[in-house]
Amino acid sequence: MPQHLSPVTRVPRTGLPPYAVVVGDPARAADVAMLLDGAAEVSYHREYRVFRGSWRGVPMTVASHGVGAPGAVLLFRELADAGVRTFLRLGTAGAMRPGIGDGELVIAEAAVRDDGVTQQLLPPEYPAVSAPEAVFALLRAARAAGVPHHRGFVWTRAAFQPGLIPLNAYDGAGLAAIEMELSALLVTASLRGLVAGGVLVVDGVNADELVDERASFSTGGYDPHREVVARGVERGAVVALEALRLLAEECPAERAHHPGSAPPGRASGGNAT
Ligand SMILES: O=P(O)(O)O[C@H]1O[C@H](CO)[C@@H](O)[C@H]1O
Ligand SMILES: O=c1cc[nH]c(=O)[nH]1
Repeated sequence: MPQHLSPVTRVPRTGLPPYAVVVGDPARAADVAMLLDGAAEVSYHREYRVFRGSWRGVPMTVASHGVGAPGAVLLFRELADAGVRTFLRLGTAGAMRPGIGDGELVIAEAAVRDDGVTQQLLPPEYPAVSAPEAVFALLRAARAAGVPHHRGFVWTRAAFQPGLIPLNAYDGAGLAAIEMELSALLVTASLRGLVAGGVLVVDGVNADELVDERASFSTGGYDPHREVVARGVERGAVVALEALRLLAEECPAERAHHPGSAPPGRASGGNAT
């Protein structure tokens, strides 16, 4: 195996720009990279497609992590090993609160850790919170761009398709949106002393139980393949890149060191070692 490539995602082991937009879909990574100056593909292995380039003078990494938190964590950790210090996830999500419309943005303040992977890494009481500076930068960027946006807590849930267990555990809790990877990113970042946040584009609602009749004026069933969602993703990409630029200008790239910033198995460990 080439020594300069990470074992799972095949990203270079060093030298990636410290500010990163991470997305689920490799095609979306390419779309976001097209907004950059001097964009170049760095690597593409499995669902992990990585680009570098610059946005208004700030060097950026853009990477896809695929669907699902267990696989996404592999990428987040290998990107961090390679030099990424600030992560913003630009994802799609289902709305969970009345008044949040298709194509609108949800800026995540925190996430419920139902991600199916971080439970195996640390106790469930550990919080998944966005870095406050990431939340503020995203809010400022969305406001400056005049993009409709909301803020709130997100339900990161490993199961996309509904099963037998009803999806009503958080009824009345005011959650803003549901998606599949954000809490794993936030926890990974906290453990490594990194900065992370997320901005999500609403693409409907993935389960009938989550369609709120009061919200039916603004969201329908799950359908990410619509113009309204594509436009939202384009706007979200600009908001994420611009928020990273603000962070690069105004904030140090790493959180203060704290006891959790050197987790076990940091660089090479895995379930086989
Ligand atoms: O659009 P992305 O970033 O992939 O995000 C959402 O879309 C996928 C499900 O269709 C999951 O990955 C979910 O988190
Ligand atoms: O997990 C997800 C992602 C996008 N939209 C949804 O409704 N759920």
